[in-house]
Formats: sequence, structure tokens, C-alpha cells
Amino acid sequence: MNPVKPADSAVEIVRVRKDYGGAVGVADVSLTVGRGEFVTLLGPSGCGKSTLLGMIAGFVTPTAGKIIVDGADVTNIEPFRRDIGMVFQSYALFPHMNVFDNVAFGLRMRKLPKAEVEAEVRRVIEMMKLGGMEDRRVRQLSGGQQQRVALARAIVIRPKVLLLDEPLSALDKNLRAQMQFELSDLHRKTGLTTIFVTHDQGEALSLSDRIVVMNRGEVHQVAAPIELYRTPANGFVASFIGEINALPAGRYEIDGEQMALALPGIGRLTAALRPELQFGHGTDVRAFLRPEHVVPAEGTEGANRVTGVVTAHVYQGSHTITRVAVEGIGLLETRVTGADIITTTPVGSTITLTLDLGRAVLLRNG
Ligand SMILES: Nc1ncnc2c1ncn2[C@@H]1O[C@H](COP(=O)(O)OP(=O)(O)OP(=O)(O)O)[C@@H](O)[C@H]1O
Repeated sequence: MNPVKPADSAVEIVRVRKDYGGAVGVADVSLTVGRGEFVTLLGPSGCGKSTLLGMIAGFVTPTAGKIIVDGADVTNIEPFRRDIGMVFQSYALFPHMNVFDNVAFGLRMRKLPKAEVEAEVRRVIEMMKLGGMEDRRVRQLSGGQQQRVALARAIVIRPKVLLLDEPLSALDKNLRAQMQFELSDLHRKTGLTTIFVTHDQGEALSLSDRIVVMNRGEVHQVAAPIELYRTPANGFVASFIGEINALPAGRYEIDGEQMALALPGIGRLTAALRPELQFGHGTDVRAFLRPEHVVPAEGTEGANRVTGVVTAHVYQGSHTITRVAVEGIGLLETRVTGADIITTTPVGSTITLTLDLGRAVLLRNG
């Protein structure tokens, strides 16, 4: 995906930093979010996602840098003057008010005429499928319904940006899946620029136009979901997005139309030369292989084979993840459709795997 030009940008984060005493919360982050874009901040606990979102919202004051929303520098502007809608993990609804009044709150604060408040609240209540629940108290709603009210309350003010901080994490698995569809639908209907925070990579992959992968206060990669999965920029991103097997470091070799990875003590893996790889012959590299690219070998002969002992099967309905201990490599995970592998190669038996170097992620070592 092309970088967003500042002219099309809804939010610009310019060299922003947040120190907490001696500790770094967010370190020198720059990011441009395009108008109408759905961008997710993804990373492990403590990586700085909430701090960054808090700085965009205005609840957290940056130690350095600027936050620009819709062309205006809002770094020193109070949160409620930033025209930003926000939904948290805890819905933070007003328990003593009914659904209608919760949704109407922001419009009444802005002193909109009564008829306009009425019309806008009705529009959003319909959009969030809350019709008929206007008079109910928040306590009388399920978790999913409460989260829809929180979303309705955030979008009714027609914010310039919608910020969502782990809004689905309090919901059970089925409801989460349903709310993911609803969020996606809401984004399509409203076209609202949305910044979403999660540590759930599945959620990030399914909802986002672009994902910002963070670790220890730093941005490691900003890319579309498919690009992140296929071409992670470094070992952290490769390991954090989806399952992946890391092979030991080896030597990258070019041999005519073929490329090879020479793994000391293990052997050579080969594949057709991949023009997108820019390494020179002899580069020290590491290969990362998705479990779907490590498959039980067929027949008795073939290239790129390793043999190991099955240590576990994890049956997952449509497929099975099998762990294999391979000498010199460690544990490899293979992902196979169905459950046959559980009976054909039980735990403790020997299995030969083919490593598809042609699809591996190759990164310079170190
Ligand atoms: N008020 C604070 N005072 C001191 N340190 C803080 C404060 N808030 C956050 N931190 C630290 O800053 C770092 C980033 O925290 P932050 O809450 O932004 O991470 P996160 O990615 O949102 O984590 P989680 O997914 O657990 O919410 C962490 O090391 C955290 O301990």
C-alpha cells in the first residue's frame, strides 16, 4: 500500500515520544493515518499501544512531538475539543441513563436543537441495531448491546476520528466474532477514520486496512495485513503475526537459477531463485516458515527433507497442528488439513517433513 500523503491525512503523528519517569512508554513514533482508513495498533502487552492512543485522544501528554488532526495541531488542546470519538474496553456508559440518553449525551453537551438531537440519535440507534431498546437502562443490556451503545455514543457526534481501545476484549468468543463483522460494517457505512488498539492479531488481520506492529514503544512495521503476513520486516513481526517456524541461521547461496540455504550440520534447502530477494551470495540469513509450508513428505525421495519425532498433535477441527522435534533445528510445527495425521503418525513416531523454502520468509541475520 502507498504511504498516505499528508493532504489526505486525518491524523498525523509526528515524532511523538512519551517517557514515564525513566521508562519509555512510546519512543519517537511517526505515523500518518489516511482519511477513512482503519488502522490498528497491534503489539504485546506494554508495547505502548494505549499510550499512543491516549496521546491522540488527549488523555496523555506527549513528552515530545506533535499530534495533528484534520490539519490542525491539537497537541495542546483538551480531549473534548478534539472532535474525537472514543470507545474503551470497559464501556463507560452512564448506568443511571437509558440507551437514548446515553447516545444523546454528546449532542446535548454541544447544545444542538432538540429535534436535531432526536433525529441524529434515531439514525445512529438504527444503524447500531438498537431500535426498540431506547428506554432500557444500561444494566438491562447484554455485553454486546452495551458495546453497541458505546459505539453509537461515540459516532453520533460525527467525530473526525474514532478511537477504539480493545473494545471487544470483554466479550465472549462468539460475540467478539459477531462484533468484528459489525465493526467492519460500521466502518464501511460511516467511512470514519478509525484507530483501533488490540493485542489480538486475528482481530487486527480481519479488520484493518493497515496494521502498525509495535514492541517496547517502537514501531516495527506498518503494512496491510496480507503484506505483514507474507513479508514481515523482521523476526519480531514474523513471530508475532500468525504462527511461524524459525530455522537456525544459515548461508544464502545463489547457483544459476537456483537459490539455497545452507544450514550448518543440517544440510541444504533449495528453491527456484526468487527475484524479490536482494541478498548477495554468502549472506548470513534466517528462514521463517509458516506451518502450512512445512508439510509431511510424500514418497521416499525428494529435496528439502528433514526427519524428526512427533511430540504432539493439536486437533483444531478443520486442521491439525503437529509438533515435530528435529535434530539441529528444534521443534517444527506443521499444519495439515483434517485429522488423519493423528493416526498415521502417532506421538513418538518418526515423520519426514518437506520444508518449502520457496515460500519461506528470509531475513538477514542480526
Ligand atoms: N501512567 C503510567 N506510569 C508509568 N508507566 C506507565 C504508565 N502507563 C503506561 N506505562 C508504561 O508504559 C509502557 C506502555 O504501556 P501501555 O499501557 O501504553 O501499553 P499497551 O501496549 O497498551 O499494553 P496493554 O496491552 O497491556 O494495555 C509500559 O511499559 C507501561 O508499564
